[in-house]
Amino acid sequence: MKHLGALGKYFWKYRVRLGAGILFVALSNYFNVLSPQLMRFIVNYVDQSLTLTGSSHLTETRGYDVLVKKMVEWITQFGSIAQVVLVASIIILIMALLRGFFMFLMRQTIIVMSRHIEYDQKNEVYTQYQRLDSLFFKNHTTGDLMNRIAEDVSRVRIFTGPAIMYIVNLVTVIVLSVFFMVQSSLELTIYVLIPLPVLAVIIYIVNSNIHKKSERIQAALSDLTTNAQESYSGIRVIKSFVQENAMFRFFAINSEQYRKNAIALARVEAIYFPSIQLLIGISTLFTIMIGGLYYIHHEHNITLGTIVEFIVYVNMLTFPVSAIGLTASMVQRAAASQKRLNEFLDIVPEIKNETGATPVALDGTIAFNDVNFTYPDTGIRALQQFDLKIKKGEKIAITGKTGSGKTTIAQLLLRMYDANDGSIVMHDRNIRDMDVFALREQISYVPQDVFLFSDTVENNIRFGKPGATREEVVAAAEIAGVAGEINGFEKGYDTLIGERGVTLSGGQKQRISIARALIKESALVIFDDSLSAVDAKTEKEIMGRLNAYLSGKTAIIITHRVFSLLSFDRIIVLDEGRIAEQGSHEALMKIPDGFYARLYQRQQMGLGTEETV
Ligand SMILES: Nc1ncnc2c1ncn2[C@@H]1O[C@H](COP(=O)(O)OP(=O)(O)OP(=O)(O)O)[C@@H](O)[C@H]1O
Repeated sequence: MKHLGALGKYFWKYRVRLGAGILFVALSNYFNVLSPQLMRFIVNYVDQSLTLTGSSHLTETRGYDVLVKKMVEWITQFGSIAQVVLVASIIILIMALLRGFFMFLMRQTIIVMSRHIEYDQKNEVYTQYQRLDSLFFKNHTTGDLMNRIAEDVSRVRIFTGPAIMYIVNLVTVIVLSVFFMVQSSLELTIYVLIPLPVLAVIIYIVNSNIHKKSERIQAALSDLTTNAQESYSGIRVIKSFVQENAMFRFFAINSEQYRKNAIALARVEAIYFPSIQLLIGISTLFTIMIGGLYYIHHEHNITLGTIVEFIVYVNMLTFPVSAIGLTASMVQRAAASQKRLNEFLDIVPEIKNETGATPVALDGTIAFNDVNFTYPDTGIRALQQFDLKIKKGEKIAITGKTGSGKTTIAQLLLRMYDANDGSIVMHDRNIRDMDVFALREQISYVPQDVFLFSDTVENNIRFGKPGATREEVVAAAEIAGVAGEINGFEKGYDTLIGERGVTLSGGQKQRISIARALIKESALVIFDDSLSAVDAKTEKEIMGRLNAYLSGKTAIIITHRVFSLLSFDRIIVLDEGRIAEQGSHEALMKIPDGFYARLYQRQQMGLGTEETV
């Protein structure tokens, strides 16, 4: 429960709506509890009119609300029974309308407030996602992340909206109706209310059971959905390995699990509602039996009207009391979700950002000074005593075996992670002392894993420089060597890509991703194995165009294909996080039995990349 305390700031923000909502709930229930009193009046009035002779009506007003007392005084001025009954009935109708009107206002305030809170919370969660660093995302699955913003926030909304409404409703109905019941007859009140706590406890227990079963259904459903999702996205693999039957069996097992849980829930629910009806029926029976006996024996001033009044009160209490269990489980779920949200919102990104740092326009000089880096989650030492100085405008190629630490260099330059020891200096400033966003903005980075958004080709390229013109987009696509293919699409740059649009080849995706980085025009360009999916000829052509684009810029090109590395100022060969060889192509070729020389020869002979060396 204490976790829900975090919502205090929102309740305070929307205090006017909340306050008005509570007032409307109270008003709606106030008009609700007045009608049983008027019903008592009508029944007593008719009863007495029929049993007493003459016009000596007993207008007993014990336990009436002030407003009802006034109305009764006014109604009794009408002469005939019919007129009195008619006017009283019209007033009951007006009360019902007023009740409905205030219920409408209650929903308009409390439910609207809950939607505002939901909106604010979603934004807060999303902002935190954007703030967190790579390590967080590595440790959490997409499903888990999606759940926070969808499931958890909506469970909290069910608390801030419906649950709050039910709680306020329950309290006001109980307080008001019990108050007037006691005013009318204390004895009858006690008898009538006896079954209600039992009802509340039973409902609570059954509801917890329902809650547990629903959670199980939810988990089974999530397995089923993941299963179905993977079957769709992996359909090509499934079909090519002829695994349709195996996948179906897997699906059938999940489906069976879901069916069993759903039936178990239906069974509990089938007992739930009749039990509620039974207990309410017992309360009504008590009212009639005990009230009837009092009436027959003329005890405790019970009239026929009082019995009718109590029956209406009991029914009025039914819904709020039976909603106790439901409300309690709504609160429990919301507390669990808010706990998860609080833990998530409290995470401080590992990368400390110097937001106030004076901005530097990077010139492209880089120095790695004895950098050591170990991935915190796996403990893998990716860079060791790594020392590398890169001059402004220098073109560096980095190669080496898979897992030798090439990508890690790019990750550290972008401050996706911070080095454990040593320093990385750019433009004479330790990158730890820079604003991380300003730093990333000045680097054109093409990651190894291409990710394109489900949007147009143009927007995907423009992502690198929001506000770029169509001409700039086209120019970037030309340098990346993908303009010809884009022009070949029916809708050109307006072609939708991704799930809803055309399926691009791996090489096309890579080159669009390159264009997206090149449009930025930064002083530092990093390519991480960005041309692995294009053929050697296209790669050479792109490299040729890139030479002009990169003039004056510093470039770090990570690659496994060394035959395209000829025009680089320096080639670095990494091995287990250290520099194993470095120098120009000619110098490296002279190293006897050197990694680079062997790799080059193999690739010249068309024998593959370094994995086979
Ligand atoms: N995000 C990560 N979390 C934990 N360990 C990682 C992470 N990224 C890489 N590693 C590990 O760090 C080592 C260096 O990886 P890195 O990606 O830098 O190699 P690479 O030379 O770029 O490899 P490749 O040529 O296959 O891309 C590897 O052993 C890898 O398993």
